[in-house]
Amino acid sequence: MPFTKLPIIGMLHDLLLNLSNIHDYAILVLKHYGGTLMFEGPWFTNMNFILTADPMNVHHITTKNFSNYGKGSNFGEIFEFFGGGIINSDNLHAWKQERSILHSLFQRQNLKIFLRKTIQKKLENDLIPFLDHTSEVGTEVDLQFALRRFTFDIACSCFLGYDPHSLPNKNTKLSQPAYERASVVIEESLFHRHITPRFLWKLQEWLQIGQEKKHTEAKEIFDKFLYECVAAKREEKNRCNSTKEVHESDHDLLGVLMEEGAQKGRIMDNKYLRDTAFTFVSAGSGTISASLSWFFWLVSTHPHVEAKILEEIKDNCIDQDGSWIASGVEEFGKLVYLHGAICEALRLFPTVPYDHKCAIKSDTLPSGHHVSPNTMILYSLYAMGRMEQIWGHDCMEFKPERWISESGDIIHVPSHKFIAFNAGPRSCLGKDITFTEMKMLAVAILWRFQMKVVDGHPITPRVSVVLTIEQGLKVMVTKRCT
Ligand code: HEM
Repeated sequence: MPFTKLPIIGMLHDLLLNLSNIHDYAILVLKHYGGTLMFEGPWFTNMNFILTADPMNVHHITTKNFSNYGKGSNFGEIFEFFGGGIINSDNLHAWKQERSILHSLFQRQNLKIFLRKTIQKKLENDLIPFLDHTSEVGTEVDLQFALRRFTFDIACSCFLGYDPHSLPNKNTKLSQPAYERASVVIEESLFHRHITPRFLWKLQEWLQIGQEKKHTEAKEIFDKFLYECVAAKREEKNRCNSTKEVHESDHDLLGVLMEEGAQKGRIMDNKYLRDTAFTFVSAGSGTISASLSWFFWLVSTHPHVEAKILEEIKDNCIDQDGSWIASGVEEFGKLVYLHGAICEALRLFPTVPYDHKCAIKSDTLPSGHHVSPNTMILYSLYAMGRMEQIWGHDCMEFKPERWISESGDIIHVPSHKFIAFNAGPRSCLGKDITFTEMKMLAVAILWRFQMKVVDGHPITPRVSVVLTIEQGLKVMVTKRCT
């Protein structure tokens, strides 16, 4: 399907006409142009970019010629709420330093143990009782909404050291705190800024109207929440230091960063702590809940996959007398089929559906396309997960088996092909955490409950920076007889 190019407005017309279905439309367009094309926006907007789903191009810009591709000046403006957080960092030297600090923190055993304990506790105290209650009252529930609350609570507990308890243990008490709602508005604004010419959203920002007005209000609410968390953590740290008390919450990200700063004589000011904490809460909550929602939808609509996952849980996590073997890293390592099913969900529904890079010097892509300095290259992670050239003729099918070798091990697919977590030096820092959290939830929920999507409930991807299910995941929950 070719783009029509009109005078003055360029190809924007087609893009806007297909906005509601943009991800699948991009697949058709990319197929037509052999995987890569030059998009030309209106002449007055500087909206020209290269769109690609060619894995060799993606390998080139994310890895082989990494130093030539930054975030570009637009990125920092659009994502200004991330402040100096790593996602916004566009100075190679500063980014490398920050990445190495954060990477080493995430490798620490005590942070990993703290994360697993926090998830386990919240599962036992909130999510399982919540689903129990839902099944007892027999009402439908939006599982995506509940999972978003759950992952938000986990992210705040692990990164801010504060549990907002936005997921209650009874679904009749389900509410949405103001700062959680604010985080959704911020996500919407990020998308709005991507598809609106810069001068227009800047004007809206200046006049404080439309989405930009909502954005400013949401920013104030969320900032207040973040700075309160930072202040509370400082107070707690000072109290513990003076009494020499060791607190379990010392293992949350804010606590660890403050400790690290104190040991290395590095100043961790409130702004740095706020920016880093926000980056992790934002990168590590909505993404996981969206992935889990797609995963549960796919599993509930593929009963043979569900049966195999249950069989695997029974063989590896349940004792002969029917009680749980403590499900730790070792048991999870054996859940190969579940791992394949999670990879499949992330392949078909990568929760960050697009990514982009901006060229510093001129270059030529492996596809032969010329890149001038400052050219934006947009790659569709969504289209890459559905390409026959990478995944074969059955690329549209949900088949966990494709991830398992004949000897029963996980097949490694290079990250420029399985792109959900991005590729190269700037790939996602939270990939391991994501798999841990998704596996813990999948095992705990699938073993105890059966989900049935409410008849006629539409399942379509939302057009946003995070690929959620447009109208949520409405399900009926029943307890399994295990
Ligand atoms: C399903 C879950 C997730 C997906 C699909 C995902 C995907 C991604 C992608 C595509 C990027 C590259 C973004 C860019 O180029 O700007 C990224 C970066 C990043 N992710 Fe994730 N992510 C997930 C979960 C997490 C979690 C749980 C955390 C935190 C614990 C996290 C932390 C980060 C950070 C800090 C970066 C920036 C890395 C850098 O710039 O060096 N992500 N993620």
